[in-house]
Amino acid sequence: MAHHAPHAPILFSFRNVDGIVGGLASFITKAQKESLDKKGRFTIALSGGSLPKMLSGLIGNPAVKWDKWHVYYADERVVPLDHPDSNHLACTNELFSKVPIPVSQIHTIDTDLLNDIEELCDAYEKELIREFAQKDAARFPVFDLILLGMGPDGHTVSLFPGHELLAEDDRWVAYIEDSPKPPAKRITFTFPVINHAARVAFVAHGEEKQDVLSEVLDDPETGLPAARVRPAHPGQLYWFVDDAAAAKVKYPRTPTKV
Ligand SMILES: O=C(O)[C@H](O)[C@@H](O)[C@H](O)[C@H](O)COP(=O)(O)O
Repeated sequence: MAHHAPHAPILFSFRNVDGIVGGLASFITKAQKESLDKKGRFTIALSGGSLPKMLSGLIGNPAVKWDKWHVYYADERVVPLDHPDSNHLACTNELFSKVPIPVSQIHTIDTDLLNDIEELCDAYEKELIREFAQKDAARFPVFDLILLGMGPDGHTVSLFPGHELLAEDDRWVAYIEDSPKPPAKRITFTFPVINHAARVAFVAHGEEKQDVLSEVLDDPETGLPAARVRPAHPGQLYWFVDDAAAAKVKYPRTPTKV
């Protein structure tokens, strides 16, 4: 299926985290504009870790049409929304409390279902089906943008090295009860969802990502979860990293504007 071959990833490396924040803000703004011009809404999926903090360059930016944003979580911990482990809490603290996204357009897990992870996972999948299924008869949803982080072990969302969920090719949202990193219970987008997005952007910084970043970009065939993120044509994968994380990477950088 050569015509479905993914585009090569685009690697942007910035001098420091401020550079990432600025570059990411212009990238997201442009992605949003393209989506709004095409269909009047912008569907974005966020994750946890340090990612929510990296979105600060969007705050107060008049180009961002917050009322057109429809926000989902690429992964979420199965905890109350005000729990310190909640990705929603992190996103609220760093972004949603500072910008006017209508609450009804921020799609959280249903915390009435915290005691039944299977139901909670199904319910979240249904939220995605409501957003996407009627509009295009696509087998998998096409997010305008999915933003991801990567752990030092090469995991992304809650897809961990060697875990059976790496092979999930049917569900849109899956649950995991044995995450090697606490908390153990999470829900996560599956690879088919990630790899059908129009754009996927990883954000990674710091020295502790040097080895894993070079493995993912220079030796993707080792199959780390982050290396399995390869959006199908016409989707495109981007990496926003700092020079510290990229220090061992041989893969070519795309020049960034200064
Ligand atoms: O428990 C987890 O699974 C982590 O929170 C993880 O998802 C995180 O996003 C990455 O480890 C990258 O995190 P940083 O961007 O903060 O390094």
